[in-house]
Amino acid sequence: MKYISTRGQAPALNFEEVLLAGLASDGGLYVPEQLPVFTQEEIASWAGLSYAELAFKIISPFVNDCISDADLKVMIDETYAGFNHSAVAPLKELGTNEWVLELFHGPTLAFKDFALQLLGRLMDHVLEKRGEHLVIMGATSGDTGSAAIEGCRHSKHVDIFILHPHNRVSEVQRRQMTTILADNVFNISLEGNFDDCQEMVKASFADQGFLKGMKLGAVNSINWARIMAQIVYYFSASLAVGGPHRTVAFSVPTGNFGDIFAGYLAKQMGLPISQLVVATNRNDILHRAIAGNDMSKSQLVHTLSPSMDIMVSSNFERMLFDIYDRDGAAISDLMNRFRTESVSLDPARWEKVRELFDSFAVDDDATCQTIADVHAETGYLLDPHTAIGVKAARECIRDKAVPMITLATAHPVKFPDAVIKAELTAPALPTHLTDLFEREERLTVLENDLSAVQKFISEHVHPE
Ligand SMILES: N[C@@H](CCOP(=O)(O)O)C(=O)O
Repeated sequence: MKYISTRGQAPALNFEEVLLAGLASDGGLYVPEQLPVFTQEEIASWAGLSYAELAFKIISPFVNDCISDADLKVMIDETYAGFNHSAVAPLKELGTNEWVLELFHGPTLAFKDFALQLLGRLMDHVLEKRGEHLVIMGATSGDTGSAAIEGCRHSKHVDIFILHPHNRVSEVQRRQMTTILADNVFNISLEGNFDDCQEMVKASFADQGFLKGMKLGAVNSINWARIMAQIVYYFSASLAVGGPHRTVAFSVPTGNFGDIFAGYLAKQMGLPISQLVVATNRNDILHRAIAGNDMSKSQLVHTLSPSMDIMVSSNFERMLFDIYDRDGAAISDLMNRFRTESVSLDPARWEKVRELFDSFAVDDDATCQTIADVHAETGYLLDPHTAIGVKAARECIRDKAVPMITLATAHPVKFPDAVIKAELTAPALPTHLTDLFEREERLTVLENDLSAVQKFISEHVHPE
């Protein structure tokens, strides 16, 4: 399997190279040259497999011959053995044909663990084999950071620098990152917003001179391996409700468009998905782009669902690459214009986007109302991001006979403010985090300045 850049100017890479490369050298994102497509019979034959066995079926064609099947199996088994639920990604029924897919049973209580627990192992395996060291830069609006740190903290081949927006993540999210005191873990609290953090990561890929020859890697969903691992739970959820002989719909709370893009790929790979709902908060550029062909950036606002406080959604580019018939030059032009101006797609292309996705934006009041309503109806406590997904699902559902599955992206314990605003009691921290508020924190606050960040990294990195 080869991977190509959405901007058409970077060399095609194999899986191992793409895993370590992160962003493509032309500023684009890597995607598989061709997707594996599974028949309905093949998918049906996977019913009854464990989550790890299913993950192996779906992931192995992407890894191809870069990693042996035996090694890949071990890494996948270890990854999902570390989850705190026997089903790994269990479904909970809220009502008739209304489900939530709990993706928060990993170590950091968010869906990011599904990919980042595996990514850490894959990177370590490949770096060990190559005898190489990687400097990782990641941007987080709250959840990616702790999951990436958790995935890399034990690696002797990696130094990891995570940038989060100062005072713009929940306290639990911040402490999950800053209380990991490993020598190779660095938390930068940036006096800016998530887009500033993400832009610094991308700019650092474009000019890696500050690393004096060391290699830069990515843990955000710009790294293809993140998306790859997230495809699996769409299959597992579908199989659990009678797929593939029954179509399913998904509602996905999303900021960087990575999780919903994984659902889009699952559909391209043969999974019968009749509807994909993009659920956003007040930072609603994705909703405006899908519903109104308006890709204009507005002021990023801080919400009760901070993980989705994103205006520049990286993975939208991967989807647009398909919409523009994989024309790298067209995407390069579009994305360059998007940096400085409002853009819209040509009408025929936008029509294709509208056929693929529905969308809905939910403000903080409606988020809290949904948390309260669902709790009153079912006794089930949603986190604010999942509440946005459920609300969007209820607003956008096309066919009530089709199971609608909302991705429960994080555990409510990470967002007590939203739960309290919904006039409910915030849940207690799980056992492995009970002393989180007593633990020592380590972080560095830096001004919103690329050279200050790069200087900090070059001074703290452990040379090979
Ligand atoms: N929502 C994310 C932001 C980064 O997105 P990613 O999927 O590209 O890592 C977060 O919580 O950090």
